[in-house]
Amino acid sequence: MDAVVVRDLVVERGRRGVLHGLGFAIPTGQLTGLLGPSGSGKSTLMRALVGVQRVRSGEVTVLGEPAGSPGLRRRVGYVTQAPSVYGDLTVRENVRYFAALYGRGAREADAAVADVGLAEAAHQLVDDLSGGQRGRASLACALVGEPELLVLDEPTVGLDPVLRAELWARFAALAAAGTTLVVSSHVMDEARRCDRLLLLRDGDLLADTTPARLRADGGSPDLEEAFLALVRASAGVPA
Ligand SMILES: Nc1ncnc2c1ncn2[C@@H]1O[C@H](COP(=O)(O)OP(=O)(O)OP(=O)(O)O)[C@@H](O)[C@H]1O
Repeated sequence: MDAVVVRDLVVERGRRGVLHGLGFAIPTGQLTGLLGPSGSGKSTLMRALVGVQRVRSGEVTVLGEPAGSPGLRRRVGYVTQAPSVYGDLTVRENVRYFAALYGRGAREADAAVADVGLAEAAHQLVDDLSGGQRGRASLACALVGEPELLVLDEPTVGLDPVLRAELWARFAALAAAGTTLVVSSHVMDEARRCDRLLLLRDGDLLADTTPARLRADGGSPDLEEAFLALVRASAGVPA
């Protein structure tokens, strides 16, 4: 079954067209990377998936219901680029608070803190954390609810390569266990960790592909090069 179905999605922001009629479906348990340059519409598309974006036309169906339906609140986790955690609580207190909202216990909360690599900072106030740590605390608050669909807007920004790799391994494990993940990034290197790639450019879907197919179609083992080749081809520029 498809966890997400998007049909002819058109979004305007500030009277400008931002998404120009996107369509795709994401099967349950897939780790999908949403990639594209800054301003290509990744965050806007994610907002539409979680139902917080006014759409001009088209349909977004999530877990069988229209995006944003009240019944989806506990089934969909969303982490924005702006960490949404309480600065005057510790990491552990934040995650335990969100755990309680989802009917989960302290054990699950502590596991989520460990999953994002913050076990040693669990007793620190969120206000005293680095930007990258704060982002991970926010991610732990979303993970603890064990949502069926996780929508993560650039979760690895500002993280060192080791943590980045650990988080992607965690995402892959979640997908293998049946969670559907949509993860945005503008770092093409992260694309190789995804089952499926949606490449956005200027509000259009430039390609709906996989890392292997992108390498083949773009004629390069390097995903960034392959992506650039596709961009050039779509613009009619010779390689
Ligand atoms: N509140 C807003 N009002 C008007 N236009 C907006 C608003 N937010 C975003 N936009 C425009 O919509 C387009 C898509 O923005 P969006 O944030 O979805 O891109 P993005 O791919 O997520 O970029 P980034 O990687 O920099 O986060 C951009 O041209 C941006 O200027």
